Amino acid sequence: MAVINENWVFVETDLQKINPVTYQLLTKMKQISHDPVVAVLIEKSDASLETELAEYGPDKILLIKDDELVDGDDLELTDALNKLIQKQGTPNTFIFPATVVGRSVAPRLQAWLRTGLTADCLDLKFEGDLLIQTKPSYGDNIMCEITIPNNHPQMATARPNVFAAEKQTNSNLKVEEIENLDWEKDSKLVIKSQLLPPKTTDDITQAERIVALGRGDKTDAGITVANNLAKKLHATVGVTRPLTDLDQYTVNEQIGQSGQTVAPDLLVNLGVSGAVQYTAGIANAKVVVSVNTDEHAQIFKYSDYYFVGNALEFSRALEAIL
Ligand SMILES: Cc1cc2nc3c(=O)[nH]c(=O)nc-3n(C[C@H](O)[C@H](O)[C@H](O)COP(=O)(O)OP(=O)(O)OC[C@H]3O[C@@H](n4cnc5c(N)ncnc54)[C@H](O)[C@@H]3O)c2cc1C
Repeated sequence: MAVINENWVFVETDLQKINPVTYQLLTKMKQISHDPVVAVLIEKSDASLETELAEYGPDKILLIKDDELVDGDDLELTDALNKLIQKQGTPNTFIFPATVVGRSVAPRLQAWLRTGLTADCLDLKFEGDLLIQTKPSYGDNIMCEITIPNNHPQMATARPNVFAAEKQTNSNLKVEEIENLDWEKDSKLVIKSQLLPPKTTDDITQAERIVALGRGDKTDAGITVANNLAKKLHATVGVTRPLTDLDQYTVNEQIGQSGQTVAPDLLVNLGVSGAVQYTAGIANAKVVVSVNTDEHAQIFKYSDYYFVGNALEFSRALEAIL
């Protein structure tokens, strides 16, 4: 099938709200793409999410208004996207968020289309029409550039918060409504209702301020004082992987390659060494303050301000003056 000079972004919606990661992917694709960036939006017939989407500057929105597909399962979504490509042509690239939905739909579609997919990219750029997809490899110790030179679409997933979203206007935006996709129903699975998961913790991916605890602050006193400091700073507590051994922390609070990618205005690192698997998750933090007893700690290279010394003493002193 002929390749069309378009770069597509899948719009993830959760209970009829656009997931912010979509805006991040659109912004990135607009920054790097010389061809039109196309958002693929599935919504209810009475919705108008395209108005919000337009604020992030796509060149085109492929709009599928379908009351059933909007609640479709992963197989149904995959089939519908496959049919969409059969109808419209094969885009040069097709980018998905590395979310639960994106991680399920993108590889299924990739298999149908017999193309390539790079999961969990940390960066994307073009060389001509070739998408250069950067992701950590070999135990996350090196960054690899992966390309899919002979197949289309070139597919990739990228994690939330790896790219920053920026609003932009595009007076040339076209909205094209797609009708009669004729996607196949999945008779094996019936979704009866959908609910957002109850929030058991502050969502660290959306936090504006984070106090992050590393192994250097992993004592009862260190954790208590860090939590008090976080309260005073109106911050969410995050951790490095060693802290997830403790009952109170899970992958939801873990920052880094196998945890969450964060983008706070302020990040305070307490006793964090700055391993590449951790720093992969903090690239978009705006102001980074780090405390470590080792004056050569890697984390200082990623920090705007640093203090060589004891994290517990630093936290106590800072908490006292706030
Ligand atoms: C495939 C893979 C995926 C991974 N994913 C992640 C991930 O998502 N997130 C993650 O965090 N890790 C991840 N890791 C683990 C990662 O490699 C590091 O082991 C981890 O980040 C180290 O955590 P840390 O900085 O808390 O501990 P350490 O590396 O042990 O560092 C502790 C630091 O505290 C300092 N220190 C000691 N005492 C004090 C004190 N009293 N006051 C101040 N400073 C002190 C030390 O100088 C040291 O720099 C992953 C590893 C692999 C192989």
